Amino acid sequence: MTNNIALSLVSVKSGVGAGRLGAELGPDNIIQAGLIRRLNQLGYTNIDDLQVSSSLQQAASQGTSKAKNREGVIDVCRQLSEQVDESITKGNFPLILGGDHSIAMGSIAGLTKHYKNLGVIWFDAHTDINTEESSPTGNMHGMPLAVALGRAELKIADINKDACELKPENIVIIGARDLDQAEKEIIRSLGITCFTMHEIDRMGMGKVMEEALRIVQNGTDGVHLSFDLDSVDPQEAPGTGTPVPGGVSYREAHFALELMYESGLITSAEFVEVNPTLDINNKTTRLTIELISSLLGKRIL
Ligand SMILES: NC(=[NH2+])NCCC[C@H](N)C(=O)O
Ligand SMILES: [Mn+2]
Ligand SMILES: [Mn+2]
Repeated sequence: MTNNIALSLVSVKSGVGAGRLGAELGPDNIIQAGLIRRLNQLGYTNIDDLQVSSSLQQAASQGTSKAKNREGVIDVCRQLSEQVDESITKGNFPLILGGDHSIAMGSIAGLTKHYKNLGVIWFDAHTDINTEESSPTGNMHGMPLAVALGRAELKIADINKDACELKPENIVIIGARDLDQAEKEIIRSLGITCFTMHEIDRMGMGKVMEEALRIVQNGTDGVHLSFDLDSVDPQEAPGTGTPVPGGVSYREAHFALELMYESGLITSAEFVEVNPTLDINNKTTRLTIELISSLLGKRIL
């Protein structure tokens, strides 16, 4: 099996947006565990291997401001935004490996230079929509959606001047189960669709994805998947910095990604928050490779 989709695989080796380091080791670990071989097996033979890294190697807990390690996060996101911009210009599919979730600001900054009505599917135990003011931690991996929506002090245009803000109606969050009070208020006031674990239990993942894909398809010119590994239950994905019990099951995660592949709507993706220093037997790294495979067309039969 071969296909003519060229991938830009962007390794973003940065953990400076998280409270503890380790996510910067995610990309190398995922590649070492055989990602490229797997992509080749799926028929992707044209793969650009790109790197973004941070010279700042300190956890956000070392910072002091309301947005800890702000300059370090901006530096990484600017580099990433350029890589994504070039990838789209070449006609490639950007596949981004994090890194902590603050890197999504860089992905979205690069993507929205091209897609002026970008849809986003955001898998996460959290909603990452805190502002510098509302954040209880100051960790910037809790802020990317607020930045992308123009709600934070840091603007998406500070990362890429040609970027544009996301529209609330084009965003769907799935798997949330740990929100700060201010996040609940901003999600309600902006009317963002959020399928929490409650809705997944009630409706089933199939129905949730059907609705989600309908929403992100409506009036958009591209759809980005931002997949935080902590959306998956910690039993399956223990190697992540901010685990929360009661998450998406192994099959629910795969089913969601299989449906995304079938839909043909996804135009870029990132997999973030794999922290190998916290992992057990490389379980989370191996899961990430499996999940990427489902997104890119792996079928059971
Ligand atoms: N991408 C993540 N893992 N984010 C966790 C955010 C946790 C918490 N809401 C905070 O703002 O600090
Ligand atoms: Mn997140
Ligand atoms: Mn999270």
